[in-house]
Amino acid sequence: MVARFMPTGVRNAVKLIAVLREPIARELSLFNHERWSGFDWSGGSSTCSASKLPSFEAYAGCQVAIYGTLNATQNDDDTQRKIYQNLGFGLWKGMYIIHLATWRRSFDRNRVFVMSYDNLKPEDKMATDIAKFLDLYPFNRSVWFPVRNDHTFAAKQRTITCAIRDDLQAIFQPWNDLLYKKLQEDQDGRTAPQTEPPFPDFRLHPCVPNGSSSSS
Ligand SMILES: Nc1ncnc2c1ncn2[C@@H]1O[C@H](COP(=O)(O)OS(=O)(=O)O)[C@@H](OP(=O)(O)O)[C@H]1O
Repeated sequence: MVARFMPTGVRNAVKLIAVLREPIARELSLFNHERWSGFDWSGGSSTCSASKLPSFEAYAGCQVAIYGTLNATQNDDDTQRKIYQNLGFGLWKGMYIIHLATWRRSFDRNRVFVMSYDNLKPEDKMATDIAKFLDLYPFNRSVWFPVRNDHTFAAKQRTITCAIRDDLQAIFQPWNDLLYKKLQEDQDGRTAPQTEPPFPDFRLHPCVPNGSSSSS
């Protein structure tokens, strides 16, 4: 969609950075943002409402239950449509292999730098790799990636139970595996940007014993 509105010259010159966050952490962040704003802008199933349900466990549990009815065992167009139609941005947004494929249809892979959110820190070597990708090297580390949009508020949920973590992990793992495989193929085939390092596996999202998740 973005690409459609770009003149060809711009589209061929643009450089993009995709920062992929471990999908459960992303889902928790989305949940908190929706609670903070009081608006369920992720769409999809109106029954899984972040602003109305009492906890992340209730919100994500609702999505897990719907996902279980979809028989989403393959990564094909029908499956992707089914997930989006039933869950909106919930869960679906964390299935990064789907979105990467969409971006690839519009942009050369060597113009899309794919990195892990865990490597956002300015002291990380990744910052140098990105600066080189953007032809901005050397750069000033003090202005690199300021924290934005963290919305610290009293009801922000920080921890999740191991039960919901495990349910979500079971859903995301096959999608993560497809992502790792594709990104490795890009490295092997040298289609990724020259300075893009191998993508690390996501760290398993931490959890607390059931019944003890908490807000800040
Ligand atoms: N520089 C930097 N480093 C690490 N983390 C950062 C950084 N900037 C923003 N953040 C965290 O990103 C979350 C907000 O993401 P978005 O800006 O995409 O929010 S939004 O969904 O578009 O509203 C939000 O995460 P949560 O606090 O977990 O919700 C921010 O804290």
